[in-house]
Amino acid sequence: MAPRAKIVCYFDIVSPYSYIGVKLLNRYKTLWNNVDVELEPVFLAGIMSGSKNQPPATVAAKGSYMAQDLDLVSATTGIPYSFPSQFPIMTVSVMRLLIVIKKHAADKYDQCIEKDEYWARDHDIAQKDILLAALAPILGTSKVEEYFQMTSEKDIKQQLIDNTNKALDVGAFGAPTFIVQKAGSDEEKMFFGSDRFELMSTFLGVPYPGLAFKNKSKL
Ligand SMILES: N[C@@H](CCC(=O)N[C@@H](CS)C(=O)NCC(=O)O)C(=O)O
Repeated sequence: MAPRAKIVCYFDIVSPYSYIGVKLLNRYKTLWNNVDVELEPVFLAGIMSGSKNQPPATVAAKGSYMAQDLDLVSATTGIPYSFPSQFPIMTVSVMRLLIVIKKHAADKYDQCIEKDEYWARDHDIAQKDILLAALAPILGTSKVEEYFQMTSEKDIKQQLIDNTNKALDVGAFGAPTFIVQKAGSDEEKMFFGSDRFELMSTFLGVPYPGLAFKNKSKL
C-alpha cells in the first residue's frame, strides 16, 4: 500500500475557528485521498495557560476583528455561523463526550463534531440537556445518556488532559492546531488556524481547492 500522509487536528468547540477548521478539513479530506485525518478534542483553556497565551477576544480590537472576519469566512465557505449569545461557554464536558464517542461510536464521531448547534444555532451546549438533545438524533437517546455518564470516568478525563498536553508538547498556543506529516516520511509541521490549508497543501503536495470548496464533484 502507498504511504499515507497524516493530519492531526487539535480542536475545542469553544473556538469558532476550530468549528470552521474541522468542517473545512472534513471537506478537503474527501479530495485528499492519501491523507489520514485524526480529530483530537482538547481543552483550549489548558492550551492557553500551558503556553502562557491569552484568548484573542480578551483584546477588544481582536474580538471585533474576529466577529467581522468570521462573517466573511462563513459567507465564503458557506459554513453556517452566527455569534452565540453566550460566549465563551464551558466546553469541557462536550470535549469529554466527544472522546467517549470517538472511542465507542467512531463511525458517528465526525457527524457529532459537525453539529452546528453552538456556532450557528445559538444552542448552549454547555447545558447537558441541550447537548444530549443535539446528539440524540445521531446516537439515540439511551446511548447518548450512557456516553454522557462515561464523561465522569477517570480515563476519559485523563484522555482530554493527555490530548491537551500532547498539543502543548508539539508547540500549540491556540486552536485549531494541525500537525501535518508527509507521506512516507517523519517530516512534520505544525500549522495554527483554519486559514492555513493552502500552506498545508503546499507542504503535502496535494491540491488546494479554495475556501469555497464543498464538493469534489463540483470542482
Ligand atoms: N487566523 C486564525 C485564527 C485562529 C484563532 O484566533 N484561534 C483562537 C481560538 S478561536 C486562538 O486560539 N487564538 C490564539 C492566538 O491567536 O494566539 C484562523 O483563521 O483560524
